[in-house]
Amino acid sequence: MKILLIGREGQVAWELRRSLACLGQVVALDRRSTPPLDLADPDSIRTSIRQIRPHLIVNAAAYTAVDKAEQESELAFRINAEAPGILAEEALAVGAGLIHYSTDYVFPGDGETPYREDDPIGPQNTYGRSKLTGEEAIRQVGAPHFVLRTAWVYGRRGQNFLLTMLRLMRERELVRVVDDQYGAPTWSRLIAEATALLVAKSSVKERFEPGERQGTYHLSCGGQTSWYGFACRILDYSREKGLLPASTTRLEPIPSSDYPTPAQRPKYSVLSNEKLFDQFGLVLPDWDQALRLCLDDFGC
Ligand SMILES: NC(=O)C1=CN([C@@H]2O[C@H](COP(=O)(O)OP(=O)(O)OC[C@H]3O[C@@H](n4cnc5c(N)ncnc54)[C@H](OP(=O)(O)O)[C@@H]3O)[C@@H](O)[C@H]2O)C=CC1
Ligand SMILES: Cc1cn([C@H]2C[C@H](O)[C@@H](COP(=O)(O)OP(=O)(O)O[C@H]3O[C@@H](C)C(=O)[C@@H](O)[C@H]3O)O2)c(=O)[nH]c1=O
Ligand SMILES: [Mg+2]
Repeated sequence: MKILLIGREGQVAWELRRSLACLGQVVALDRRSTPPLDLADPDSIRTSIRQIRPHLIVNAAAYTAVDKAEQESELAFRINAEAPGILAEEALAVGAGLIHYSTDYVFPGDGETPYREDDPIGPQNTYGRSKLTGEEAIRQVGAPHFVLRTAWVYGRRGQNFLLTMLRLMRERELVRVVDDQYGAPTWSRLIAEATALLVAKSSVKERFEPGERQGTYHLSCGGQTSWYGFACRILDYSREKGLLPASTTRLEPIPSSDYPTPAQRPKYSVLSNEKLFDQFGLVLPDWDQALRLCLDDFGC
């Protein structure tokens, strides 16, 4: 099976390069590769796909700067809303399947129980709106697909809350973190490994055939916490593992109103992962167990 992976250095793309390797030939392209693939440029998308002619396209690239998207909404929409539709069209043209990632930020955040795939959406910011439009474009085109909504992604590479907190905890005596937004932090490696399992369970030799199981799935770690709760565990586990000195920093819980940002974020965006378990028997560990596993990896 020939898999075109879009993205090379992003948090999820980096992990996918390894996780997908057993499933076939992985061609990973980004804006700097040969051929280059720039999601903001429809011609580069179409040219690369027609040249590679993959059996499966996995799109792990996106415009992910949530606050900056409020200023750069046109670019965010080109990458997150228009490009996925073009990917789906090209997938259909070359007979390929498409796996694409979306976000918990498509939900309004006024719920109190985990959001299911078919719950009403209502993004609170430009990034969320752009990602939702991308999902809808893929469904509209009708190529065999999975849209995998994940949340609060972190890992050892890239820009993420874990690495930001580790830096701030080394630099500052006090780190103030919002305690009124709830979600499920999800380790990038587990997203990649679950994706590989989904591909394996949906492929027959070189063909990606999800059949009736195609569609949208939530794929996040279990449990829930606030950003402050996440930061507390990062501090505890990192000290425990000797990644931070014992006497560094103190954490203070604050309301979102004390941490103003250009983009509004949902107050509650926990995802229900039941559909993934029902259809594929896959379940990711709880977020705090996954955080420990991820930090174990920092030692090497
Ligand atoms: N990060 C998170 O917390 C969450 C992410 N998601 C979704 O998961 C997916 C993976 O996200 P994640 O791994 O965190 O992403 P990252 O922010 O780590 O990386 C984004 C990647 O997209 C690439 N990219 C940006 N613009 C373009 C472009 N115009 N053309 C080609 N590539 C581009 C970047 O490439 P370059 O190196 O060239 O900049 C980078 O490799 C995305 O769909 C995202 O929306 C969902 C929920 C949470
Ligand atoms: C750095 C920092 C952030 N915060 C707050 C701001 C914000 O409400 C929250 C998280 O900040 P971040 O900028 O890391 O998170 P954010 O960019 O909103 O993360 C989101 O990214 C996109 C791509 C997604 O799809 C979402 O699932 C989610 O992971 O923490 C503090 O309270 N104190 C701090 O020192
Ligand atoms: Mg961010």
